[in-house]
Amino acid sequence: MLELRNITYEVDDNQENKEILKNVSVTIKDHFVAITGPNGGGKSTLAKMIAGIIRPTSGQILLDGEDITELDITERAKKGISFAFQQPVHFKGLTVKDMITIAAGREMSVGDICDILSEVGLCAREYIDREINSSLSGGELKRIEIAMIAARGTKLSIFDEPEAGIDLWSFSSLIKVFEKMRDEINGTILIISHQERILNIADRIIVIADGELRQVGSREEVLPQLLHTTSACQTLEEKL
Ligand SMILES: Nc1ncnc2c1ncn2[C@@H]1O[C@H](COP(=O)(O)OP(=O)(O)OP(=O)(O)O)[C@@H](O)[C@H]1O
Repeated sequence: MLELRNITYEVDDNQENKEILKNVSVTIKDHFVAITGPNGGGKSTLAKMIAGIIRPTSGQILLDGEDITELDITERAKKGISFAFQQPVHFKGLTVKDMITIAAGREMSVGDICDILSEVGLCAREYIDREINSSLSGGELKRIEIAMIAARGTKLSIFDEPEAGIDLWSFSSLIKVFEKMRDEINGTILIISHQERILNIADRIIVIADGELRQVGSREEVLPQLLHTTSACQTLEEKL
């Protein structure tokens, strides 16, 4: 269970104090939680703060009751928090197989790795021995990053707009990846998304706007209201 208590985040923006998160308090304990809201509302800032990439100006973050506010990203990773970067970190010479094995933290058979790659829509045979470098497309790199987080299967896996930069065809398979992850991973999946299809599979939806927590509830409670405020010819994504 993750608890955010009175989280505030301020930055110095051209010598002016800018409050990006304003006194956000929320408890995240469901299995599949989505954070949504308008552009610039503070969602990515909140995700980076949970992962330990940035620290709050004030407030506390508790993981299973333990105060982790002062822990950095590595220490939080050891406690079971994974953050999916837009692309996997790459080291010269390391292949997809190597990186998935490292992420999983245990010996993986070729069959296990192939299963994970297939789940994210990659034809395992073609990718397993490829070095992770710029010869892979943005969409391929993103899927490998998602595969690595899935292999890790930690207490809390955070994804920041995994759909960004993914084409429509791949988007459908991405939804299946998250549905499968929801069914198979034990920990909490926290996903930032503007996509109705992702919000539709969430147990709980958190709405953040203008740096404030606007709403928290089940998808049955929150989604109709989000859709209601969206005009018939405007997609939820445009609205958000
Ligand atoms: N270091 C910083 N300095 C100045 N402004 C910042 C900084 N970090 C974030 N911001 C601003 O804070 C606001 C919230 O940014 P954030 O990326 O968290 O929004 P978001 O809800 O994830 O948006 P999107 O849906 O567009 O990804 C934005 O206006 C952004 O420009």
